[in-house]
Amino acid sequence: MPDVAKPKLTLTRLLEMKAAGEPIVMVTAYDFPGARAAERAGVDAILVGDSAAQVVLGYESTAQISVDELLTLARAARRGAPATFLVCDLPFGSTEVSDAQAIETAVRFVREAGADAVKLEGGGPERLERIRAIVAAGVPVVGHLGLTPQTATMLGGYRAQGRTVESARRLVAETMAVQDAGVCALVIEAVPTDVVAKILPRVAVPVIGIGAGPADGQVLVLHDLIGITEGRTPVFVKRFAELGTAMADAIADYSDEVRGGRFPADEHQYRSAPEAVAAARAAIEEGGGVR
Ligand SMILES: Nc1nc(=O)c2c([nH]1)NC[C@@H]1CN(c3ccc(C(=O)N[C@@H](CCC(=O)O)C(=O)O)cc3)CN21
Ligand SMILES: CC(C)C(=O)C(=O)O
Ligand SMILES: [Mg+2]
Repeated sequence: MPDVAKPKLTLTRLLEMKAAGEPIVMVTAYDFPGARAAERAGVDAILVGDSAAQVVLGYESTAQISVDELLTLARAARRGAPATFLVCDLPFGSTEVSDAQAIETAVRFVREAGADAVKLEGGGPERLERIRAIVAAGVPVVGHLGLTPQTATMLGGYRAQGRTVESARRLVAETMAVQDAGVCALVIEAVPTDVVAKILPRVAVPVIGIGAGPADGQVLVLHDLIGITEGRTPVFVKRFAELGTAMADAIADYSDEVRGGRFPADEHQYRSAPEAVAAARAAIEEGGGVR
């Protein structure tokens, strides 16, 4: 398993990987151990996604997480993965008001969490203005099209996109538009593979897919791939482990051992010098333990 010694991804390298057909591996992480595991596994990039709202904080929607909440998680992820390209989602409401607000938020993720890039959902006219503003301020922006969870209500819920003529046309137009606006990479979420395949050769920047077929790279939510997510997960999720079950089993075993008097065992207990034990007994006999 690779550990350190892997050079951090650069924007130039990102383009080279696309040109060479080398798949870009991205995974989400939201804390120190998760990011450390991702860095040790040698992923190309980590995304501190606002999916943390649901998989870490238990909110109903990704739109509910605040900048301060995501920043705390991003800082922990950065401490766990100091040498990996780190992308942070810009939470809903933290870029909508003005270009100035969007720049301030993006700069906070860079300065306070050490983000290498930020990710912004959508490709409408106002989104393009924000992308240009943030890039002009010197912060690389990753675009995000297709299913954009922050505004999923407008899309009719968490549903795949690009499945109708109108939706496929819009996706192509928005892809070209965010590229023109200056994104360094693009996440496309929940779009039929054949529609994405038509777009791939037309974009210069790497397309990182999630539920979008074999694109220039893939991103997956960590909790989904390690099998911690409860209930139904999207069709594009593959569970590479069942850590949710492993976690529940471990806690159940611990409970059983406490209740059965098997934990703590000898090796989990401190032993003191015999003189200290004798001194404690003497002190108690002298009434030292009673006040
Ligand atoms: N744990 C987790 N993993 C994710 O990948 C993820 C989240 N949460 N939360 C935010 C979004 C929502 N995601 C989703 C959710 C469902 C579909 C999906 O395939 N929906 C069905 C329709 C379901 C319905 O109509 O209720 C579809 O066929 O489009 C896609 C992406 C992806 N994102
Ligand atoms: C699923 C990815 C693309 C994301 O935006 C997130 O995890 O928040
Ligand atoms: Mg997100």
